[in-house]
Amino acid sequence: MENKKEFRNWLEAHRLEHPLVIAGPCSAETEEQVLKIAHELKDSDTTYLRAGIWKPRTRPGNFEGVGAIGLKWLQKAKAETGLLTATEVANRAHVDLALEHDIDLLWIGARSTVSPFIVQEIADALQGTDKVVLVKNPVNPDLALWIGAVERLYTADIKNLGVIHRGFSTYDKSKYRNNPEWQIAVDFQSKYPDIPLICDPSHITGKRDMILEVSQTALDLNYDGLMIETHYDPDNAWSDAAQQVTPDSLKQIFLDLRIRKEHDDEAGYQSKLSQLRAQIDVIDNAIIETMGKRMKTADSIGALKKSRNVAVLQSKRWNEILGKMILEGEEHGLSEEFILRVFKAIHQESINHQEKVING
Ligand SMILES: O=C(O)C(=O)C[C@]1(C(=O)O)C=C[C@@H](O)C=C1
Repeated sequence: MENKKEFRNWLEAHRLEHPLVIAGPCSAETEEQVLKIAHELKDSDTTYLRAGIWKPRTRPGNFEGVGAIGLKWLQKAKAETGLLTATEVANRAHVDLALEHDIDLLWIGARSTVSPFIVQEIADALQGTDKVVLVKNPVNPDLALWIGAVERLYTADIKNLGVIHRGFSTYDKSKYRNNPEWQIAVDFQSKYPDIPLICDPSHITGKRDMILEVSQTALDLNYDGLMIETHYDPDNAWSDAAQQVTPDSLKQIFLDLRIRKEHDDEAGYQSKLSQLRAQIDVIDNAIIETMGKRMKTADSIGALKKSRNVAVLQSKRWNEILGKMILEGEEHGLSEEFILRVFKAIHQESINHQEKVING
């Protein structure tokens, strides 16, 4: 699948002067709840009212959604407020019901994106639709799987496509509910710059007080929109209580967010930017040259080890290097996370070089 300018058509047709906003409760709970939230969102930047109708939960025994009756509540909310409607679908039956109730935007959840069988079933059920279909990233950090899901929809002649970045599961504890791994979404954006990219800060953070910060990062990275879970009484929501915000907080978030433009043609800005980019080019070349030198030295170590039949991996030395580099990095304003990532990659490359020499 090639990138195409037309991928943006559905988004541009909205003629928004701000990022696209999809907001609404995690789950539809009652008709009154859906209608009350819709009315409170009516005079916000929201274009699509979202509500989960079928809720895939990690463990059984929790509230699993109200089912098809909720689609009627969404329809009623649309008729009363003019907001378009959005919900998650996870199989053919969901798609058929959502289409029957004229839902405007359907998304495929992270747990479905991991399964090509499910994605294909949904793509077949949606064949040729002009509804908007968004694909959340898979729970595991796998760009190919994410792209593969979009390709299945594209191949089923679904033209109004987009993706939602909701973060990735990790076993390690982190301050996020789902680690953003921004680089994966940035890689998606570089490959398909015209597929609308929406950030879901509610699922990334899992906490309402971090939503502004993560939304700002998304806008700084040129995302096209935000999907934010919104409930008039978040603490008593039937699902995901900690990450929902009130409609008033949502409006405040949009007042606080600084919306960046993609380009600026102003001459002074352009000339300063060119100068700084020239500096970056010089520095990047120096980094590559230094890395090349380091790997040549690793080749020599490999040859030396080969002559004495010594193992490539030297954990004690490696841990010393890491500890030293974390401290040095700190002095240069580099985070421990960054140093670990970079030096683990350097170490792996050094091992690969030595493996070639020692077994060559
Ligand atoms: O010091 C060594 O013995 C090396 O092989 C070099 C090096 C490195 O690249 O820094 C690589 C592998 C070892 O695990 C430790 C360090």
